[in-house]
Formats: sequence, structure tokens, C-alpha cells
Amino acid sequence: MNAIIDIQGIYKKYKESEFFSVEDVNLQIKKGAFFGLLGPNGAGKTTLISLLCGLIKPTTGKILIEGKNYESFEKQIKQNIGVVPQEYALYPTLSAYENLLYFGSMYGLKGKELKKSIDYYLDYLGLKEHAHRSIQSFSGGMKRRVNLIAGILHNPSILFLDEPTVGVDLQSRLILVDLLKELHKKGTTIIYTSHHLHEVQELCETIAIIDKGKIFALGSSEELMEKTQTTNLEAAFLALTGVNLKEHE
Ligand SMILES: Nc1ncnc2c1ncn2[C@@H]1O[C@H](COP(=O)(O)OP(=O)(O)OP(=O)(O)O)[C@@H](O)[C@H]1O
Repeated sequence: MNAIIDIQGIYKKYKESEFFSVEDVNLQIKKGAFFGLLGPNGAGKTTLISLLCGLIKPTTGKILIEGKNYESFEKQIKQNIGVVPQEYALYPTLSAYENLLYFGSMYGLKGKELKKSIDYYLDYLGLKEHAHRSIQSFSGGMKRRVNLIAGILHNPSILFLDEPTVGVDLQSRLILVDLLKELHKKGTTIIYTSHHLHEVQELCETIAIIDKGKIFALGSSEELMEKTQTTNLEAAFLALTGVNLKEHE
């Protein structure tokens, strides 16, 4: 397989934690994939995404992004990935436009090129007329849209999204999903966590189901449904996870 992300035997135990939040994960994700990470609260999705983005370091194990590791190639890897975190990374008192100028410049974009990209995405996501309002006056859905733009301005080849549609209204969700489809069509590899099973079923070609830090099912939604003799991903998810799924106590 032409793996753009290669995860080999990753374990992560946080300081002062008594258990592994990610445990023995081995996974290859191919270039151009739309890959979904699904799991209940506390399963380890954010931890795994944070490891892949180089925001935290594994306790043991190896992560290769486009064949490179973070120890030697952090700067190069970070130029090529986009990260859309669950928590807003935006400055509340700055306008959407000012926030995006700041994020774009962090990736070395400037001048006309940066402004063109900001204008394009603000327009695409229906925020053009709100561009100069402060973020603190935005609804949750509008903030999510700006948060997404901040992660894609530099045209990354891999995009990591941690629940990009959580807490947003239907309109915002549809626009966000539409943009993700568009990016995928252009060849961006997308790694995405979500609690919305319908959304994951619609978007993701491959889905990893994770609980208590371990991946215990992997496949397309069709494969997961076939394995569980169910007719939708929600039923497959419940059949696979059962009633015993609990967060770490
Ligand atoms: N900084 C930390 N220090 C100690 N434990 C942590 C830390 N961050 C997360 N954990 C623990 O690691 C486990 C996995 O958490 P994580 O946030 O990765 O799960 P998640 O699947 O993203 O959950 P959610 O769906 O609620 O966002 C949980 O038990 C959590 O309490």
C-alpha cells in the first residue's frame, strides 16, 4: 500500500495517568484516503490525532508521515499537514479576517496569495459579509467554519480534523461537509473524528473503531456492516461496541 501515514506500535501514557490512552496501534493510511476514527467519549481519538499531528509524543512506537518522522523532520511535516482541533484556536477579539491572516502567516503565506485564499474560503463557507466582525460575536457554527479555514489556508496534503462538526447547526454542517468532499476530490488525505455516524458513513472510505485506546475494528462501512450483519453503520457500531463500552474510570 502507498501509505502516507504509517503508525507502528504506538503507545501513549500521559504523565500522571495510570493507563495507556493509546495502546498498540498499528495502522497504515493510504494517500488520498478519507479516513474516519470513531469511538465513544474517552476512547483515545483526540490522543491519536494529536500524536499524528506531532502535538504530543508517543511513549513508544513510530509514526511516519510521508515517510518522515517528527524527531528529524518536524518542520517539513508540519508545513504539509493541516490541523483543525476540537477546541477553537481562534483569538476572540480579532476579526475572522485578522485571525486568518495570522494563521496563514504562520505557514509562511503572505500578500496577495494569502488574501486570495482567505477570500476564497470565506466566500465558499458563506462568511464573506462577516469577515470583519470579531470572532466573539460569531455563533458556534461560524466559529467552526473559521476554525476549518485556519487549518486549510496553506493547502495541506494531509488534513486532520477532530470533530469539526460538533455542536453546529445543520446549515453549517452541510457547508463544512461539502468543503471536505471538495478537498478530498482534489486529493487531500483526510483523517477525521466524529460522533456523527451518518456523516462518517457518508464520507469515510475506511473507518477505524477505537475504544480504550485500541483499534478493534477496521474497514469500510460496508465491511463493518457485513461483519455484523447490520444495515447501517450505527447498528454496526453498536454491535461491535456493545453495551460494555465505558470510558476509563
Ligand atoms: N492530558 C491528559 N492527561 C491525562 N489523561 C488524559 C489527557 N488527555 C486525555 N486523557 C485521557 O485519555 C483518554 C483518552 O482521551 P481522548 O481525549 O483521547 O479521548 P476521545 O476519544 O477524544 O474522547 P472525546 O470523544 O470525549 O473527545 C481518556 O481517558 C482521557 O481522560
